[in-house]
Amino acid sequence: MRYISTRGQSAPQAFCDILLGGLAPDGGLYLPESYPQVSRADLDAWRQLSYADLAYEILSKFITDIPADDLKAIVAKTYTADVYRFTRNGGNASQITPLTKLDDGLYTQELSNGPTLAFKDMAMQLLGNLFEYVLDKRGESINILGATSGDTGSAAEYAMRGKHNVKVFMLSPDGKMSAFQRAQMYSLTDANIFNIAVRGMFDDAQDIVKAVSNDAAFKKQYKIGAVNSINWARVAAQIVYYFQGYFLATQTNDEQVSFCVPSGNFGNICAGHIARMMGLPIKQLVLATNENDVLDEFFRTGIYRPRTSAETSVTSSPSMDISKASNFERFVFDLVGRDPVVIRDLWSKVDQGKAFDLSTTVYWKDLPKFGFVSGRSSHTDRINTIRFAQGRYQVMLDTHTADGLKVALEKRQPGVPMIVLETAQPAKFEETIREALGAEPVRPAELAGIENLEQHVVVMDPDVEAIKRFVVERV
Ligand SMILES: Cc1ncc(COP(=O)(O)O)c(C=O)c1O
Ligand SMILES: N[C@@H](CCOP(=O)(O)O)C(=O)O
Repeated sequence: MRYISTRGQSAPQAFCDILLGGLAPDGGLYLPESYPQVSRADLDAWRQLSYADLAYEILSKFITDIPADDLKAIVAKTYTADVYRFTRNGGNASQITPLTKLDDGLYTQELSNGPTLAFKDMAMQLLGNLFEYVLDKRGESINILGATSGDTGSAAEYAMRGKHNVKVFMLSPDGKMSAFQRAQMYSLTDANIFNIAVRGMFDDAQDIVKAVSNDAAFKKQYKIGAVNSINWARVAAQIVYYFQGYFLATQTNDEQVSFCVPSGNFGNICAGHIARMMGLPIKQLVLATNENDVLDEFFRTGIYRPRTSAETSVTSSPSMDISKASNFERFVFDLVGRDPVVIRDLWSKVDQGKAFDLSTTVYWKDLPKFGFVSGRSSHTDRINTIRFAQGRYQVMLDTHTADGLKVALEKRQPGVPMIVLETAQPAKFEETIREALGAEPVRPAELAGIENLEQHVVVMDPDVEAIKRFVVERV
C-alpha cells in the first residue's frame, strides 16, 4: 500500500515513511492510494474476532511494509484488557471498546478506557509501539512536535514516556484545558517530555506544528515527527473501533448502524468515513460540534469558514474548541473526486484565513453519498444532556460525549441503531459534572489527587521561531 498527498505534489510513500514523516512535504495530508474493500465474507469472518485480531486484519490492509508476524505482535501488545482497563458501566474490558446500551437501538461506545481516559489512547498506544519498532529497526530517533486542546497531549506523553529514541514537545493552549487535563500532562517528570503552554488557542498551536513541519530543512535536521491526527497512523488505528462497534450493535452483517461523533479536528469521524468507504454498513455519520461549529456549518451550508482564534470560544467541552479542522482536507479530497488541484485551490484560501463555498459547485450534489449529517450543542444543551443521561439511563457522560448524545437524539432514524462514540470519561471534566449533577465523577485510584502534583510547563507566545529554538536547545 502506498500513500499519496491530498495536495498531489509529494511522491507516494510507504506506511513506515509516512509514520515518521507526518505531514506530506507539499503541506498536504497522506491518504491511501485507494481504500481497501471489505467483502461480506471478510465481515462474516471478522465478527467473531477479538479486538486485537480485528485490528490486525484491518491494519494489515494499510500497513504492508511491516512483516505480518511483527505487526501481529505489535497489535497484540497494544490492545489488551490491561491497557484499556478503566471500564465503567459494567463494560467488558476484553472487548477493548465495549458498548453501553442506553435504550433500544441507542448505545455509547467506550473509547476512553485507556491510560489517559480519552479516545486518543486507542490510536496513541499503537503509535508508541509502532514508533519504537520502526525507530529500532532503522537505528533512528524522532522529536515529536504536537498540539493539543486537552487530550492528544496526555495520550501522546503517556504513550511515549520513557522511550529512549523519542522526545515529545507538546503545545497546549495556556489556561484553556480542564484542571485534570493540565495536571495529567504537566505533572509528568520524564526527561523526554516537554510541555509548552502557548498564549492562544489550539488552532494557534496546530498552525505552529504545521509551520515547523513545512520547513523541510528544519524537519530533516531535527527529525521532527507528528502525533496529531495529521499523521495517517492515528486515523488508521481509529478505523478499527467502527468495525468493533458495528459487530457489537448488530446480529448480522445485513444490518446498518449510524455513528455519532463529537468532533473538532475531524480525525475521529474521518476514520468513520474511511470505514464506510471500505464497505462497513454505516448508514449515517452524525457529526456533533460544540459552540465552535465550523464543521456543522459546512455540512448544513457547504461553506467552510475557519474562524480566527479571537472568534473561537472557550467552552466546557474544551477538547473540541477547534475552528480549523486539519483532517477535513482528507474528506474534501474524497468529496472532490480526489483532485489535488482542487484541494490546492481550496486550501490556498484556508491558509490565507479565507472561506470556501462548495454549495455552488458540482461536488455538493455528491455529499449525500457520503452519509454525513451534523448538529451542534451548547453549554446549556451539554448540562441538560448530562442530567438526562444520568436520570434516564444512570450513565454519567463527559461533556464531549454529551454533545454527541444531544445531536444523536436529534438525528436518530427509526430502525437504525445509533452508536454515540464516548470520547472521554467524565473524570476529566469534574467542574462541569459538578455543575450538572452536583456530584463528583469517579476516577481511577491511581489518578487520585494528580492536580496536587508539581507541574512542569513553560509558557510561550505562539512564535514559530521561538518554539524552534526551544526544540533545538533540547534535542
Ligand atoms: C474528548 C474529545 N472529544 C472529541 C474530540 C474531537 O475529535 P476530533 O478532533 O478527532 O474530531 C477530541 C479531540 O480531538 C477530544 O479530545
Ligand atoms: N482534541 C485534540 C486536538 C486534536 O488533535 P488530533 O491529535 O486528534 O489532531 C486534543 O484533545 O488534543
